[in-house]
Amino acid sequence: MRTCNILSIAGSDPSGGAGIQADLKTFSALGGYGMAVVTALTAQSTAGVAGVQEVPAEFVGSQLETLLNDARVDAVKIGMLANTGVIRAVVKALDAYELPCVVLDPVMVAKSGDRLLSPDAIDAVRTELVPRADLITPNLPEAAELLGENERHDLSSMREQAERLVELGATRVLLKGGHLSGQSSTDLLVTPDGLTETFSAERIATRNTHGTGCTLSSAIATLRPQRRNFSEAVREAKDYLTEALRHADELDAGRGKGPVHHFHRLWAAGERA
Ligand SMILES: Nc1ncnc2c1ncn2[C@@H]1O[C@H](COP(=O)(O)OP(=O)(O)OP(=O)(O)O)[C@@H](O)[C@H]1O
Ligand SMILES: Cc1ncc(COP(=O)(O)O)c(N)n1
Repeated sequence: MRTCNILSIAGSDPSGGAGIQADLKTFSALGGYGMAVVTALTAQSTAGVAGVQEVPAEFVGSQLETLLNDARVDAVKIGMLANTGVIRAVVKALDAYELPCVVLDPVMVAKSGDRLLSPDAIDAVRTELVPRADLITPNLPEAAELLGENERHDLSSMREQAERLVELGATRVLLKGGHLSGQSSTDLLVTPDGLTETFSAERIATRNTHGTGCTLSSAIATLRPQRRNFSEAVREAKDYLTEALRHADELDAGRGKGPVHHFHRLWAAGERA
């Protein structure tokens, strides 16, 4: 099978834990060829975000146009978009190039609490991006924000919120339960035909969870073209992420919430610990 080209449209995280750096590591680890269009530079470490320099929307558009006039893309992962102008540039490219397999991680706030999306851009995410994605992967606060509702922390309310996100126009929703408590970390996949699938994994006891959402959405984007359906891709992506979390404490990338470990040499060799 030919290697799939996976495009990340996201912000840069110099600490390597989240954003395009995490996305590119994930693409490679899972057998994809990674490409990246940068939407924003962050000054960031495991301790948090010290500053954000947004890339002008026209230049995001220019990066996309230059790349997409040349390269075939098999799947797209969208992460930090910063503002409405950048969202519109991305929407224009999604439509013009009819990009396949769009996985949208609607990044709003970093684990450190710093904002990565301007509050006035949430409406554009909801109305312009969500309906264009094949899968959206909100965490609990992002789902609540998109719906204009309170955050819910139990599985049955999560299911209801995921269903309302489908009513909002999302083709599929993977509502992530990383912010729940308990022994397992459970995500729900809801599709337009009303089917709900539960993906549960052991909750790893670590403070090093920086970039879990970026890693999961990138793994799904990489695996979907290589698998029969989203369900298979999500299952394997979650396994990959759980292994990356299991090995996170082996890294020494800073003193705050550290990154997950893209353990790709062993993973690629099929030698999971
Ligand atoms: N401690 C943990 N152990 C196992 N899985 C976890 C843990 N924390 C999060 N996850 C899983 O990581 C994925 C991302 O979930 P989470 O809800 O943390 O997303 P997120 O908040 O968007 O992540 P990010 O902070 O990177 O944006 C989900 O599959 C979730 O179940
Ligand atoms: C550039 C960029 N994109 C996404 C995240 C979210 O990741 P996290 O919530 O783990 O901080 C981040 N911190 N930085």
